[in-house]
Amino acid sequence: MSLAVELDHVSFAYRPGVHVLEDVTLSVARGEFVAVAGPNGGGKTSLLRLVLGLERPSTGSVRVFGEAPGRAVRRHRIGYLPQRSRPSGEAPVTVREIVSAGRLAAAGIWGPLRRADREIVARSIERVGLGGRADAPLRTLSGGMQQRALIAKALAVEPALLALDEPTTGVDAESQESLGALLDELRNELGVTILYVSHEFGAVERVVGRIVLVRGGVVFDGPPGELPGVWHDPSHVHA
Ligand SMILES: Nc1ncnc2c1ncn2[C@@H]1O[C@H](COP(=O)(O)OP(=O)(O)OP(=O)(O)O)[C@@H](O)[C@H]1O
Repeated sequence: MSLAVELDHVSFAYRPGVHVLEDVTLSVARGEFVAVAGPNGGGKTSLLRLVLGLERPSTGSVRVFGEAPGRAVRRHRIGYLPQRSRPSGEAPVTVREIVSAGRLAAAGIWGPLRRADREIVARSIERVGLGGRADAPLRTLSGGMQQRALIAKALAVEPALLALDEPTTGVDAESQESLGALLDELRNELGVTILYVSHEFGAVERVVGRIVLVRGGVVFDGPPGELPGVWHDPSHVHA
């Protein structure tokens, strides 16, 4: 079984008869890095929620690593970075504490973390390049570094699939570039499958193998180099 994600003729509606996605068929192989892009309201987040088992298709089926999405989530095959998941600026929580919270959830214990879990936490923090800032309060870090801390939290469950929803919101251009490089590294070194959902994909255009454009359905699916010029036009993408 080499597929990470399979959507087979999936349609989805929040209200009966009002389809947000229609007849989406999509396969993502293990180890692929896919940008899911498209205009606001096009259905990107809905597609991700179907993959995460947070919504059910009205018709068609969704499988993640060959099983029902909810089961894949429970078995910690998926690390998820939700949209606008910026940590509260007030809470004096450190990088290590927030990443430990991710590991606690995966380990299914109330704490304290066992030694092996603490090592996974430390490794996840190293992975995202925050080794020197592990005990820094999150609020003292830049937006880009906070985003890295949240990626480390998602990595602490040792996921096979990492799903990120609009991860560059509030992150400066330079940090966006290094986020792309970090994700590329995770894919190459850990073999993690990555679904990167964003209305814009400039930060990852050079490292993703494939862009899927979603606008009520899949309107383009291919390598960035084959993307029709019109989709590079921001006014079109934001329409
Ligand atoms: N909980 C909900 N109930 C009803 N309609 C919803 C709900 N969530 C989203 N929608 C509608 O579904 C459509 C697709 O939304 P979705 O969030 O999936 O798109 P998106 O491409 O991720 O857009 P954005 O970039 O704005 O998040 C939109 O028309 C939106 O208004």
